[in-house]
Amino acid sequence: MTDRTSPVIIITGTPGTGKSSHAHLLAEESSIPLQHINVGDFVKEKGLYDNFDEEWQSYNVDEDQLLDELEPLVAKGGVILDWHSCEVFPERWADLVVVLRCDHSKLWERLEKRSYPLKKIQENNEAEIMQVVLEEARASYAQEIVVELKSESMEDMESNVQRIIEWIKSWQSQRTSSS
Ligand SMILES: Nc1ncnc2c1ncn2[C@@H]1O[C@H](COP(=O)(O)OP(=O)(O)OP(=O)(O)O)[C@@H](O)[C@H]1O
Repeated sequence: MTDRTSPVIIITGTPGTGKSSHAHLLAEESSIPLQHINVGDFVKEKGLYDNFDEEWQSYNVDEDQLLDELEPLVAKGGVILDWHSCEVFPERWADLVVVLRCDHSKLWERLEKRSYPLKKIQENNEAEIMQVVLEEARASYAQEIVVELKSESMEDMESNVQRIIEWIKSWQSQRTSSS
């Protein structure tokens, strides 16, 4: 157990499953302050990448630098880490790992709207079908902190966010009663 008084919540999932939308709503509706870190944007802003892969239209992230930059922010707690991958984050960082899931045809439509190259849409779609991110989360963190949530509608998103808010309250009251 860490001495954080506010949790670190990882929201992960295949691109397009709704991580940023969930993280944004959660930060807005939470009664405790939560800093939403969109890790993709953070990487770009701080230049934490080796190069940009034109073929895949994505950045090759310098993970060591990324972890160094995130460490002090995470240490304070009260953070939502929003990224399509989670295994890079040390196990001790995470209090809750939310893996968003979406029906692959809905996901395809969402990615098409972004004008992604076809092979990137295909790759992400296949990853969602093969539940790559979920397996990654399960292999990287204790089973009891990994939660798989459906993100196919606005109703799903609202109920997921309420569920996470309830989880935060319970996490905090456990901390208070055990300190
Ligand atoms: N639960 C949902 N119901 C309906 N639409 C959704 C839902 N979640 C996300 N969307 C829509 O899907 C698109 C992608 O959402 P969002 O940017 O939050 O995904 P993401 O997982 O953060 O993507 P990326 O990894 O590329 O940053 C947006 O247009 C968003 O409005």
